[in-house]
Amino acid sequence: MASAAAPTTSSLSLAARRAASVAPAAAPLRRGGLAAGCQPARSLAFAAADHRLAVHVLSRCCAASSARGTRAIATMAKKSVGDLTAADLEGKRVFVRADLNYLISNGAKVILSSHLGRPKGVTPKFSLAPLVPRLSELLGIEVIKADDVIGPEVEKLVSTLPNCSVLLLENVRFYKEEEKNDPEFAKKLASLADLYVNDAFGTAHRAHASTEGVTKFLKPSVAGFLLQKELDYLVGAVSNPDRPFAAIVGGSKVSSKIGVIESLLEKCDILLLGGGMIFTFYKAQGLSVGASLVEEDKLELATSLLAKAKEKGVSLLLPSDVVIADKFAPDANSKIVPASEIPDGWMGLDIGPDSVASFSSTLETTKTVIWNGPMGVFEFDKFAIGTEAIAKKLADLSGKGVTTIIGGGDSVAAVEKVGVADVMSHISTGGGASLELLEGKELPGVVALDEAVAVARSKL
Ligand SMILES: Nc1ncnc2c1ncn2[C@@H]1O[C@H](COP(=O)(O)OP(=O)(O)OP(=O)(O)O)[C@@H](O)[C@H]1O
Ligand SMILES: O=C(O)[C@H](O)COP(=O)(O)O
Repeated sequence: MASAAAPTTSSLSLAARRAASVAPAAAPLRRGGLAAGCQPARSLAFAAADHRLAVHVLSRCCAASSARGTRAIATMAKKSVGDLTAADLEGKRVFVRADLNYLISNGAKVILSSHLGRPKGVTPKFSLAPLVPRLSELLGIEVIKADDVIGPEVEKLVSTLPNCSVLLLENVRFYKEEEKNDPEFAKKLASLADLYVNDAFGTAHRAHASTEGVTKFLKPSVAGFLLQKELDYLVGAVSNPDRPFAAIVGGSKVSSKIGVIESLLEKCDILLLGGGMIFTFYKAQGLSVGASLVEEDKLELATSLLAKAKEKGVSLLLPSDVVIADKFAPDANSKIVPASEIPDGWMGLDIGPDSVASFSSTLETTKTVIWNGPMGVFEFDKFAIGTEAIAKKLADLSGKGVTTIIGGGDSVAAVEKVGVADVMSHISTGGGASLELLEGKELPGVVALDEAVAVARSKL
């Protein structure tokens, strides 16, 4: 075993200062660059000397940590839109909250209210107006568009709506009161309708006026079909899986996945780790990791997670080989080395072929698999091979009856890139929301909905 090399330490704040001049060239990524409003206040130490790698990870870190909270275990049995009969619905004004961020790129379903982006006030480029033609085409009816979210004009449009019609409100985040969950604003939104359907899973981790506030004023408040499916898989199938149950966790940093790993260690039989976080585990085991991403302050945590896996009888596999690069760039020179032989100055950006083979044969033994986080820097083709191979393996297993769940964000992007999204059992439409569910947290947009048990009782 190679001895641990002293890391070349650079701080995130230094990296961020340097990023100002290199960010565009350094980040040809799906959501690259620093997220607006993300201040490089933390100074976690990296082994990575390459500032482009540091910028890349900082941008991921800001995105991942924006929605963290300390909430308890999710509850599941929510009254569903399917519990509502024609008698409940005919002629009723139904306030539907959807998440168009996902729908926009994947072809929309019916929506009355949604947000798009993170506008500060009325911002024309975030208007929902461009959705109307496509939405009308998909629904086979002419969708009516309101230029506002609340107010007399909207009320007038609502009052003249015939049965079986759709009115699309303007971007609900044009009002700052939305994200503040302002009760007066929620009341005004609710006054437009008779009942509420929440189908915005991607926003269910936000306690906003249109996701949580309105439920105080609208009865019933129920889960849409998409939201229900997300809960069925990300909570139901994960809590009560067909075994063996494997979890694959990747992504950039162990710190952003601690909750997910700890929660999954309670439930799974096999845990496969990939992505940038593996180097913190290697280093914790005394291996040299060169210029790879390492969270120095998480070495003890990595050791304790390994111990916890052992204690729980979970078979935890780290990649045996890695693809290393001489810089964080799509055209970097690369080579495949055993995990224990990463030279100084080189950084691991993907799992290697031996790891793909051993992960694949392990996955062959499973009946349920959940995947969260890519195996490497899949945004660069050269380092996407491990991620794509795992995506293909899961597609193959889906065909053999294994339940395959893809937990949102970049893993979904990777599966879509490979073109196998359709064959997976479940592809989550939420990044932050799916992560929080997998961490075992309650989502405020879900908690606020009526309990299914009340329906069952009322039907007796
Ligand atoms: N070896 C590595 N070094 C540095 N970054 C890596 C490495 N492997 C993967 N990444 C990066 O990790 C990022 C994804 O991590 P993240 O934890 O955000 O995944 P996710 O949970 O699927 O996505 P999201 O946060 O959007 O839900 C990708 O941008 C990828 O480039
Ligand atoms: O894109 C998403 O993850 C959802 O639409 C939630 O968006 P938000 O992070 O801006 O609340």
